[in-house]
Amino acid sequence: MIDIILVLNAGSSSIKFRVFEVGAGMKLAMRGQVDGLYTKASFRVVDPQGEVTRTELQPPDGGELGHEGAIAHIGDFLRGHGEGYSVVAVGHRVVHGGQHFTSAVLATPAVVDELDKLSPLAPLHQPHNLAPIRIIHRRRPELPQVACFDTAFHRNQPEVAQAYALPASITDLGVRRYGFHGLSYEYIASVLADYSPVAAAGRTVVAHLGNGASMCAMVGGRSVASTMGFTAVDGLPMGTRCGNLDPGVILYLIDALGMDTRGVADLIYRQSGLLGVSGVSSDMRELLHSDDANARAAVDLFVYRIARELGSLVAAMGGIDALVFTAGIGENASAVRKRVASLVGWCGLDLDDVANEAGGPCISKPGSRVGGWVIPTDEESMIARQTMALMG
Ligand SMILES: Nc1ncnc2c1ncn2[C@@H]1O[C@H](COP(=O)(O)OP(=O)(O)O)[C@@H](O)[C@H]1O
Ligand SMILES: CC(=O)OP(=O)(O)O
Ligand SMILES: [Mg+2]
Repeated sequence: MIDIILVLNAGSSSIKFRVFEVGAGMKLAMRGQVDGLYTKASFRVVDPQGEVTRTELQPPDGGELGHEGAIAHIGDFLRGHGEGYSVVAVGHRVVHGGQHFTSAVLATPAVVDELDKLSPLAPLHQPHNLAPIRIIHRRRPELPQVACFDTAFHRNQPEVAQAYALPASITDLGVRRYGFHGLSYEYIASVLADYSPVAAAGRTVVAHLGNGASMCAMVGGRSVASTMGFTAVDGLPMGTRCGNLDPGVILYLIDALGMDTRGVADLIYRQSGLLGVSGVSSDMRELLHSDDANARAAVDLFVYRIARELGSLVAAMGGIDALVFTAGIGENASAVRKRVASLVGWCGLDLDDVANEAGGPCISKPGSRVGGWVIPTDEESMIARQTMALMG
């Protein structure tokens, strides 16, 4: 039997998994993902022979597969392909660690109950991060499971970067900016020097543009500011999330339109962002291929807001040496990168169009004052590393 660590990463539109062989180093044995959970679901797996299998997973009723359907599919797949493997630990991405979880922890049932209290702060993620932990607890109570947090990387930001201008009595309850996508940012920080020693040592903005999207300002590889706040609905517009919103809008929705909290939550988490503005799709691929005017407006707003937030993060760092694009959109959508670069040229980024079309990794011209990069993120490797470190 080969000892393996299983890694699960439930995002808002995808669930990714990896199987790592433990032993001399961490050998990747298998990886796969279900994506398009709420659009067009498909399963993709790369097996030990390096073969790629792709299956459409649309339910027969034409509805959405959702997280539960995806987890069931991955569970069935792993049971069917796991002979010869002995799972020794499972590492999970858990989006919200709140005030008290500042690094990876053993996810005991008591810890999971504690983390579940944060579910209202990350409704698109936390319940789906915790459900598989509980299922595995029931089946294999002795199996160590590790929770790795999206918030942990940001917890050492300067106090001013974490604070809201609220009374101390509220701040003390933990109402502060947490920032998310920390596993992605920590991974990028860990490989940045391989691409650019200047970016690794200097002032770098990393734009994690996926179905969830945020940006992080890093100085010397440490997070100093991020666009997401108390929850992952803040900052940039996303697939279905609105991003920054005047809190007065929420009061208006409740007082003038008579919406309740459930309706408001549904609006800001599930009906807004690219989907809400376009009325077409939450999926950037579809929007880029559409000639619908509203689809164009959604992409325009996405790009504009990235540029605005970049200005804010550059101010937080007092300058910028490099801009890194990552995640589904950041890694794949050269058109989005080009449009962002054209809006932020003022900061000294001179885009190399040919390199950008080719996907990088370096996408800035040789003489550019600010380096431009495309670096594939790898949250699952980060989860595996943190799980191994905790397991000793
Ligand atoms: N080739 C591509 N061109 C444009 N957008 C892409 C491409 N591939 C993936 N995307 C977009 O990436 C997003 C999903 O990003 P991903 O990081 O996988 O999501 P999640 O946040 O669920 O982890 C979707 O909006 C998808 O349309
Ligand atoms: C925190 C977050 O938004 O994650 P994802 O991009 O995976 O939805
Ligand atoms: Mg993601």
